[in-house]
Amino acid sequence: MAANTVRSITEQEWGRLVACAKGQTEPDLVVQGGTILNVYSGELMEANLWVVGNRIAYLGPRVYEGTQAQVIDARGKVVSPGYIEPHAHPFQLYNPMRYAETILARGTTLSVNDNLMLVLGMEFAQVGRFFELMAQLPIKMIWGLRLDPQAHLPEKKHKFGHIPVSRLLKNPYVWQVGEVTDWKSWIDGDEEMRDNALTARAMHKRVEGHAAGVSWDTLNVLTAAGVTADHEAINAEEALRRLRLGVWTTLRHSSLRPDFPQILPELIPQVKNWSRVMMTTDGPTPEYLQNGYTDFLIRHAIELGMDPITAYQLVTINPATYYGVDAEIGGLAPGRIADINVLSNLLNPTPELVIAEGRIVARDGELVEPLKGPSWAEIGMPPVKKLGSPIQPNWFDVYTDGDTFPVMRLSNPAITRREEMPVEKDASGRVVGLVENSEDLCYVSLLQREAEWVCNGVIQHFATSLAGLASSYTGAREYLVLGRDKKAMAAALERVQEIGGGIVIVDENHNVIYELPLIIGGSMGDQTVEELVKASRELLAVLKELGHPHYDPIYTLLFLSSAHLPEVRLSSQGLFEMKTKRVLHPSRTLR
Ligand SMILES: Nc1ncnc2[nH]cnc12
Repeated sequence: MAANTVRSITEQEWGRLVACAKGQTEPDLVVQGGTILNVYSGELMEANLWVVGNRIAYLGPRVYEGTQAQVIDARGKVVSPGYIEPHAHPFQLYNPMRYAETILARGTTLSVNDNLMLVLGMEFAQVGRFFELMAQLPIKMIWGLRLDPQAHLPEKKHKFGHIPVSRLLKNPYVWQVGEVTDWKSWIDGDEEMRDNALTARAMHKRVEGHAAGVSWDTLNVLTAAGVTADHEAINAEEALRRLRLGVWTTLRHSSLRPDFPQILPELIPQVKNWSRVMMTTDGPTPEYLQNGYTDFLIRHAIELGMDPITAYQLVTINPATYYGVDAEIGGLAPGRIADINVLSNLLNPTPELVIAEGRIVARDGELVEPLKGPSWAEIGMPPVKKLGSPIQPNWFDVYTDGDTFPVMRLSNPAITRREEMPVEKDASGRVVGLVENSEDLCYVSLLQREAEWVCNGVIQHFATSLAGLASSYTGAREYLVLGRDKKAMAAALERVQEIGGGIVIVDENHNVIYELPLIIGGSMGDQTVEELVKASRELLAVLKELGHPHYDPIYTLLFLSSAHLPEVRLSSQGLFEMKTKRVLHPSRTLR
């Protein structure tokens, strides 16, 4: 069975490579006079690099004196391997192409990506085709396959079944399964999850965990079940627990969880072996990307006291070794793919020059030419469609049989707590006055894209004076609609459909006060990351005006229907309690 590979090599390429290594033929490109960051030996060494095609042929003192090669004068510079992001979610408003161009310009030459939004939005044959098309880019876009929809959506579970996953696992650009967010179902015997994880393992692929807050004993079970890496440690103790149990430990500093200051100062003096540690940005929202990407992680880790060479190893040779491809990438040595960053000095990891696959792709943070990727029309994630009939404000009504209702209290951008609130109802069982008589409650509904069902709830601490917000950007890939005024909620959703998908906020007169089109399946934008930085800042500013108390509303919109987080979530079945896996309040059929 096929293990992970990066790029295949033909006989002819091999012949050119070996001839150049022997000094018999000319290289295509030379990086001369620089200080090589040798991630294998952990040293800085004066040496030259010769590149033929997309691979390094020679590392050493040999000085190039020919005339044909492109020579990069690296005197006074540090030359490092391209950076590797081992765990990415390339769809936080941006799409995987925009993500790729942004991070490549900052020296990340390989990213291992989540496929969740793609699987939810496409047929599985299209997903494989998309992986093939993305593989044509100079940045290597590699994929992990989810084993569950990360939401309580039984009607979508087949997309994560054994047939699609085992077929996609044969794709050479798929290196792992996971992150396994519904690990409880896996260890409790979900057969498809078990079979998929075992198939991945038999193919020498990795199984990534998502073991947020788990105890030593539960981590034992997950490790026994086959988890090979995890990025959910939020303090030094949790990181050490993973290391001690043989789990590769990916340290995270993301927009939602900027954890390095909590983890690193305590962890650094305690770790004696860094060879099984990696670092991740974990799918940051657009603003984060302004400060860099993996280069920012290296810089921040060094600022917090990590040895600089170790910081680079954590994002180069370590992830390459973890994924079993260290003979191909992760360091500067003969035979390796020529993914090379030229840095002004070791303490400045943002490259002056990025070489990917043996060619210069970026200078001073800008790509030398745009990446030529697939068009979204070709891939087939069309904009959202308008419903055949008008949106009804009463779709957002909340009905109950009981005297209390499980309100979702938003305690930070991602976590909700269950708050049973007493309610009054009219003769039909419709809750009346609960939202209207309270300052900080909003209606919240998850509406199926064809309006076949709706899950109605009430949320606290989202906003105090929001009339209506609608978003086609949700973890469930349905519509999320929030607000205190049901007619305004319907108007916001109407507008989302008019613009082909996105996020819209309207005021009490139904005037649009914020609008962000996301036309790729309604889940991702085709805008540049810079445009999305502006748009996401504006979203936060508009919501703050409306009394939103938190700092990352993009993640809130994404996660309100994601069942991997405490405590209550919206789902196709109804309000779902993560811990007990119980539906607290059922959804309604609309047609
Ligand atoms: N579990 C997750 N799913 C989607 N996007 C994410 N970003 C960070 N964690 C994520």
